Amino acid sequence: MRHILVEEVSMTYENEKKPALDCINLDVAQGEILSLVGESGCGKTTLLKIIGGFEDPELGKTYFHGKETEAVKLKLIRGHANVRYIQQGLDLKPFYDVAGNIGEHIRGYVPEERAKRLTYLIDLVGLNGMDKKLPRELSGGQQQRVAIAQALAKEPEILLMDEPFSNLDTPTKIQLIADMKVMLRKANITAIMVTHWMEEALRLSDRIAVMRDGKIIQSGSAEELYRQPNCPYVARFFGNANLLSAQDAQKLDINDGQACCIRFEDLQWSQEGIPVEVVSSQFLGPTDQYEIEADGIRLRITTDQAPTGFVKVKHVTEYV
Ligand SMILES: Nc1ncnc2c1ncn2[C@@H]1O[C@H](COP(=O)(O)OP(=O)(O)OP(=O)(O)O)[C@@H](O)[C@H]1O
Repeated sequence: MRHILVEEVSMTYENEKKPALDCINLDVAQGEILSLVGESGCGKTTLLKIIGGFEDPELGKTYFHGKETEAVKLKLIRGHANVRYIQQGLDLKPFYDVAGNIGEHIRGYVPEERAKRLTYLIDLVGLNGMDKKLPRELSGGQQQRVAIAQALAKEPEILLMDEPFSNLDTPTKIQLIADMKVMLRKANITAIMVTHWMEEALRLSDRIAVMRDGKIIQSGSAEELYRQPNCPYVARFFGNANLLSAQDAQKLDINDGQACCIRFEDLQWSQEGIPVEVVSSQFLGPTDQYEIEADGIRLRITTDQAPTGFVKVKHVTEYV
């Protein structure tokens, strides 16, 4: 069932010429986890703020369960009920400890249940033993975990997250994303996350919407976007893309001379094929990554094989 609908939403900030959002259409199903990705300034946060009821669109409407949401300008308090928003920049109370900061968001429980829920949330975000610490005694990543626990404390119907994992080290981030996914599923929470990090989007979300210049230019499952990007901008977001112009493709005799993308793992060392020179190499654990040059064109290849001086293209990703 459709939970959130964004219909033809446009918005230009005061004194700005260019719209921050330009006719956005988006729907998110009940319990779906959607990631918004795109280069800095493309409008991700603005869209999240409009969905969360912190900004009004200039044009267009938003709906929850088919009901139009109330305009921000008509409300005393910004933000829609049942929507929690984890913002960039944290909003922790400096004189409350971790337990206090999280606990004040747990409402509607009898004291015993409340204490249990507090312990559960502290445990969930990996802050055991830190419940008596004040925000200034925590690292940036630990503060971020408090903010996540606060947002989950109220069991929201919709969770909006703006770069929620940005201050965390990779192992903590991966663990928290896995826990978060289980929790969102269990509570059937509909979630939208803004992120710059594609791996975060891949790990957490069911669907990814790619934004550029205030528009959603493609949305789909991670696999759809990976296998069938509609342009180089989308292909590039996964990081491992050799983007070939039509001129490059003609030079290397690839894809009938049409512009395309070749994923790093879709190039293979071979005994014959395109002659290349290795420019540099990096150890990546299970594979190595080589920067190579073929007829003046720089490419990258990730492989566990040793270089041979020639590469073969295993698969070409065409733009749909
Ligand atoms: N309060 C504001 N007043 C004027 N312009 C704004 C304001 N907030 C954002 N903008 C502009 O609107 C556009 C979209 O901004 P937004 O913050 O939504 O982008 P974003 O994709 O979330 O960026 P980032 O990834 O850097 O956080 C940008 O050009 C930005 O400069």
